[in-house]
Amino acid sequence: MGTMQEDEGLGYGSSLPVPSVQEIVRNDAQNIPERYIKNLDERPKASDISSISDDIPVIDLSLLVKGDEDERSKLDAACQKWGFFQIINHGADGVLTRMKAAMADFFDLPLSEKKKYGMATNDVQGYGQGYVVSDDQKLDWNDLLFLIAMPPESRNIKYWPLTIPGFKEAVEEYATELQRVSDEIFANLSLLMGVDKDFLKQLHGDVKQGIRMNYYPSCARPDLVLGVSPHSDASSITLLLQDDDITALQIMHEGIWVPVNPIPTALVVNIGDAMEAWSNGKYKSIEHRAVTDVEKPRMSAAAFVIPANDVELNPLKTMVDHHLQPRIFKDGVKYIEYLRYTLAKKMEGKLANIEYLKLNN
Ligand SMILES: O=C(O)CCC(=O)C(=O)O
Ligand SMILES: [Fe+2]
Repeated sequence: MGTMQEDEGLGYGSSLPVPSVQEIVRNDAQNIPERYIKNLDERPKASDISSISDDIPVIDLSLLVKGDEDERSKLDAACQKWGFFQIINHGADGVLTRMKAAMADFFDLPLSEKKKYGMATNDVQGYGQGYVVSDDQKLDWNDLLFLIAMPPESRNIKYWPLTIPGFKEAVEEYATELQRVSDEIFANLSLLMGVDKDFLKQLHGDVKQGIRMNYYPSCARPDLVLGVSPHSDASSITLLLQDDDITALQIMHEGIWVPVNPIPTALVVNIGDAMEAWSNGKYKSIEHRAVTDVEKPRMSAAAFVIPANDVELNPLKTMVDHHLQPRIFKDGVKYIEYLRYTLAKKMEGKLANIEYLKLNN
């Protein structure tokens, strides 16, 4: 997109303004407004939830850095079978703590302060809610602050709460560390896809990192609402920092929702739609959602690794083989075209989006 003009937005799309859920709960914690009550078939049900959380793969980044081939094979299996894994020994523990504190400081601000960073009508950056495209759409039980954090020249500083001491430094440091972690993952995935170590990193072009900071207030009726509706991420990969004491993220695995139990200091990583297309469907971008807790609010920060606008989502040549891996994804769709397509719709699960990238569509 070239250099960003102030106030011009990102050109990704926009979302309609909605009330702050945190404020709704502060005023009346017992009553759930109609707009947040999901239709019966979308509500989280205990019977849809699996108990195999401990099977979600855990990858040791320090082993990947050393070139450990067993760990690389584990990563390969994780991306194929789960599309989700947790990363430990990433060397960024202190940074994660500071990032959590910065987020907490932001959501603790009075509403009138937070509104100063409100999403403009032509943008997805800022304080508000994402994917709101119509006035009668059901809403998710969260508030968010979305910032483009990398590269530094893409930041739109009007959305950054610079009055909070240390906020900018914490987000900067966090984004820098996450770039190091994601580069290591890309290097390993490149080798697994049969291309040079640097291939995937370079394929992104001028890569961006967008951080979505989520605040999920406690909810008197977690059975009626969702913190985030089922969706897949349009990123290449996403790295998620979540609170340690509540299990709320759930991933769709073999037809059932599997909760992702937090491992203190771990990052949750998932394959996004762009990587699924580049890998010709070998690595899976998995549908996920977040539920709410009756007592505790929860925070998370999802860092989306975003390819440059003009990058095409063609499957890598090494991932297409007439006999063994017939082509599933088409050539020629630019990333920005796909991103605009996904952001213009309400979240309605993964299939609706990624079908756009497949052959015969
Ligand atoms: O908060 C979570 O656990 C999930 C957030 C998420 O999926 C997202 O922001 O894309
Ligand atoms: Fe997500």
